[in-house]
Amino acid sequence: MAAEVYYQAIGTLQSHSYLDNFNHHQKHKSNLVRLVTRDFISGNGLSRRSSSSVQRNCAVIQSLAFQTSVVDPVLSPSRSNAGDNYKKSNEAALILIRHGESLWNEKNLFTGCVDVPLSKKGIDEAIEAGKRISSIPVDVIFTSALIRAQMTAMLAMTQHRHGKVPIILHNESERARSWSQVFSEDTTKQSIPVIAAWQLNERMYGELQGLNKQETADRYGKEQVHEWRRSYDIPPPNGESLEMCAQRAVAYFRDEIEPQLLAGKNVMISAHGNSLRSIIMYLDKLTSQEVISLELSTGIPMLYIFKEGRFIRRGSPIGPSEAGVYAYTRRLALYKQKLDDMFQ
Ligand SMILES: O=C(O)[C@H](O)COP(=O)(O)O
Repeated sequence: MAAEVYYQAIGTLQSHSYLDNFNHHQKHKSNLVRLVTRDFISGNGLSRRSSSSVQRNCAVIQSLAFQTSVVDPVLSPSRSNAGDNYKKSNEAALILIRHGESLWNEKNLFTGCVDVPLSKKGIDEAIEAGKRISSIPVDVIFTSALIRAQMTAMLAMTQHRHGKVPIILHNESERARSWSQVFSEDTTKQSIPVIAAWQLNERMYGELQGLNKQETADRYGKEQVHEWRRSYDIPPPNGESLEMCAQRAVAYFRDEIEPQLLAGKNVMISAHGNSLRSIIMYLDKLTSQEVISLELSTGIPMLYIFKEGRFIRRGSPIGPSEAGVYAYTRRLALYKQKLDDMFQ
């Protein structure tokens, strides 16, 4: 299947994303996205089954779109002119950010899945990170289910120049979904959906959670603790190895995040040292040996460009106006220019 046909099919499916809040439609749509993606990857062209399925389902989605007067915040990407031009290229920005320092990072404790907030320094780091990415487009945000990643995403977004409001989607029950709906299309356009997923959580650190890292090294030996912390397939006692963490985090990335990028949406992921290490391992095709030395600092955003099915590592935007970051693609430069013009 030609890339163009693929992008068109995915784009059509994704453009009705406000129906995602209705469980059955979302499931339907995810299945279609998977079907079309499989055809694309196999290189055999859009199969008859996918093609008629896409057409039939687009018609159904279209008619539902007209029937409903309710506007949901999981919306199609921002509809500003700058955003529209940017997205037509089928190029998308992917920002990865490890949360700012937490109160347990400050105390040097193993944290894992314990839900601990940011420290004062972590709050400053998140705000600083937001300044660094304030001119890079963001249409949808994924965070883990843990407060330190959510605080980081929210604080970073307070600095974004587009001035949109990040809104956490509540899909935990039908009532939560229905009670958190937004009924104004204009307001919705001014918001960014934030999707929280447990699959992006920090690795479960097992019996090390709550222990001091230095004291643990003194007790079990530096090498043993380094193996627990950095090896690919050796889990800490009763916890997850990086490999186990990758099984859920990378699967989520492929199933839920990649389709958004393929549809041209710019994505930010706010997550954790190890869930992000596993995703970077996938993006950069690192071996299990290479990933051992991959260290992520708290609160430093990393930028990738997704183009024609490839992830191109752009590095980390160093300052709020670092020229090199925007020079990398014409589209990013264009987006920044539009913001500059708007806020002159
Ligand atoms: O969970 C933790 O303790 C940290 O967030 C990550 O810890 P690590 O650097 O030991 O993997």
